[in-house]
Amino acid sequence: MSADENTPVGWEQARELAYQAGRAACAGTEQVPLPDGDGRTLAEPLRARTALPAFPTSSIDGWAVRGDGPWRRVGQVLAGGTPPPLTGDGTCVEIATGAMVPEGAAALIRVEESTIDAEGLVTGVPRPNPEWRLPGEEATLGEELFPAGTPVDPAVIGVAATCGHEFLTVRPQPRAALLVFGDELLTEGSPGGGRVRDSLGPQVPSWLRRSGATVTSVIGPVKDTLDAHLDAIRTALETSDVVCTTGGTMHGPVDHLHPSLTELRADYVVNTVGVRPGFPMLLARVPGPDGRPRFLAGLPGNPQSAVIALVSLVAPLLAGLAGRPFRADLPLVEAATPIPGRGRDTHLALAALDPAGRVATPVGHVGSAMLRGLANAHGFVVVRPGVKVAAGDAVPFLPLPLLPGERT
Ligand SMILES: Nc1nc2c(c(=O)[nH]1)N[C@H]1C(S)=C(S)[C@@H](COP(=O)(O)OP(=O)(O)OC[C@H]3O[C@@H](n4cnc5c(N)ncnc54)[C@H](O)[C@@H]3O)O[C@H]1N2
Ligand code: MOO
Repeated sequence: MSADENTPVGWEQARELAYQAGRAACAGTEQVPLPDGDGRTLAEPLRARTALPAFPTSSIDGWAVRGDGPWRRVGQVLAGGTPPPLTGDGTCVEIATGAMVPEGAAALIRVEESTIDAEGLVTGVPRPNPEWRLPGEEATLGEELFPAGTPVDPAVIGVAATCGHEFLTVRPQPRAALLVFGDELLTEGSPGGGRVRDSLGPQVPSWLRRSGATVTSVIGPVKDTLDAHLDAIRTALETSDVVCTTGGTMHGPVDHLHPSLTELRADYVVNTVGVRPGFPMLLARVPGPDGRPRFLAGLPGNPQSAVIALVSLVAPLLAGLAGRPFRADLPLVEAATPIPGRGRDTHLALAALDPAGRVATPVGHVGSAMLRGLANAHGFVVVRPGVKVAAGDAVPFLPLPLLPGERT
């Protein structure tokens, strides 16, 4: 699909287009050992290799008894063994938590709720609820436990181990590169004399990783010439699925991004978005050598706008490339104060949430060239076109990909 640069795409539609473009390019599977699966995405459903539990399992330390008591002790069953059947009424075996309950046992009695008389006979009353776990209580053999597309987290890894897997079949992790454009950028020292510090090179890779990418290279500042841009983009495309660029999205005298895309025979998935800040953001598809498309995400140069482009276009694209589901609907929170709209554009207003995560208060320092507001916010209140938010209104909230413990 081509996008006409004079008609910005609506913000919600842009997110959806980015996701669908990624989904269509999602391909391949990998087998990884369980501990390496964290953060990856299941490429096929995870099924139970056994019933869970796989055998009747004692939940207590005590006695497995058969028939009426008192019971004569005929053996001991520890976790890890396969016990012989309990064949005689009036007999019992000592049993440990986690041990397989012998066939023929009718009940289990807790050790602290039993007595042993002088002749070694065991008495006690079993609890009314059986104290063992039956095969299949947690899962049946072959049952689908998680569908394809499930993000793998430590608990998913634990479930896979418990039902017999050594490996997970996952999607390849999307590879992203970052190219920073702008001859005015300094990579060290204090800004001044017309030059500013590059604040995107150091932060964008971390946002990319938090959005599910592995970062292959970070290069910049790339010289402000068409040839340098083309060289850098071509090189980055060799080792990545998504090349993110910063700056040069407009049509200023040294903005070479659009001419580079023309040279690369790219087609726009999205070319400018009706959102403020961040309007000139773009996403383009570039034909890959193997027939599978690669992507270029043009993040605007204004630093807050670049991060907005990342959460608006790059995050859904990466979700699609990883084969994950995408939730277009956002959680609703309550606006603490009025928030202005931006006319026909969507306004993404940086806001901090209360500790319960229910009420959003706009933060200060939110100019598109600023980052201080971003560093104090949990995410963005989404003010749809034509909407004016009043205090107390329910508003959609787009969270930043922060880790637990950040912004407490
Ligand atoms: N005639 C118009 N000019 C501009 C418009 C417009 O509609 N008409 N839109 C403005 C908006 S909105 C944005 S956003 C910027 C986007 O411009 P570019 O993507 O082409 O970015 P640059 O011109 O290269 O840089 C813009 C600004 O950001 C600073 N910058 C760039 N990279 C970095 C970095 N890595 N770290 C820190 N700061 C960076 C750069 O120095 C400029 O100040 O265009 C507006 N112009
Ligand atoms: O769209 Mo610009 O990103 O408003 O600063």
